[in-house]
Amino acid sequence: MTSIGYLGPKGTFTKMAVDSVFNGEMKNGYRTIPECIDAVDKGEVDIGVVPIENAIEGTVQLTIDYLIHQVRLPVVGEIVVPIQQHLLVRKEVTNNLSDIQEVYSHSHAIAQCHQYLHRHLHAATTKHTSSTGKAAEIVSNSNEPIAAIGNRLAAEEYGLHIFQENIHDYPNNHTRFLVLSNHPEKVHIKHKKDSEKTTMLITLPNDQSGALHQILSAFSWRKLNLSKIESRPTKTGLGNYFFIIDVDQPYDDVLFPGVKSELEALGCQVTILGTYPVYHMLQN
Ligand SMILES: O=C(O)C(=O)C[C@]1(C(=O)O)C=C[C@@H](O)C=C1
Repeated sequence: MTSIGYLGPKGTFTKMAVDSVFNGEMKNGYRTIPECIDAVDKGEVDIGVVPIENAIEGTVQLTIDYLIHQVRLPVVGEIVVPIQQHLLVRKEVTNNLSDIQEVYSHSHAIAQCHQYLHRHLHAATTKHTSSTGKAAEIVSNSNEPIAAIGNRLAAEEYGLHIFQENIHDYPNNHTRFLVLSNHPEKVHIKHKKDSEKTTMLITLPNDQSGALHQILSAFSWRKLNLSKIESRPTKTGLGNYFFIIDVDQPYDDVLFPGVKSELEALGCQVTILGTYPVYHMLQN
């Protein structure tokens, strides 16, 4: 049976992403993103699902850095999940916000609710956890007046009460999750025909004027639409960066090899991290 690793424990957004696409497979929650990626690399599970980008807080840098510097795995799919953050408390602690002394959650979830925390829970200390599911677990096991930020699934899984719904600071909150696997034949993602992407990793030869402009023009004159461009340090010294570029279409045998050889002629290193379908989960 196909097995799937995800950022656990139960009740995380990553688990929601997994459940929206896969059913019937064996699912294993891992404590951290690197542990989940390692499990795919070692063959402990066939597929891994990890968060990569949130509409409010931006890139999940742990994921991108671990995938580039530590364990390179093919990206075989993407799942986009609507994110609603709720303030969760134990059923007995339902009276007053000012009683809450600590708020637990994943750093990305806390960042998505900064304004709410600033306005309504100014006196409470924020505590980072490895996931929103873990935060809900901590709150459910505690006798203290503390709260977690997480989703409805976490409230159900840990028997918590939703004290305040939708506390994220901006509407239209979504997170993208990457599906990683060395066995693409085991991954079946339903998606619309035009919903496919290609992710490329590009390293510039050295700091030279106009280099980024030359890179971008290799895509633009071929009318390849880019949906994301991100720079991350190569970790070899100040000012040395990779570019991670998402192109809004699947890899083909004409345009992409053309881009690759044009960039290589400029002295860039080009790696295709994956070409894959994108599934959009509907709001429930
Ligand atoms: O903690 C979770 O529930 C996760 O799945 C992680 C994560 C993230 O890393 O961005 C996923 C979605 C939300 O944006 C908040 C947290």
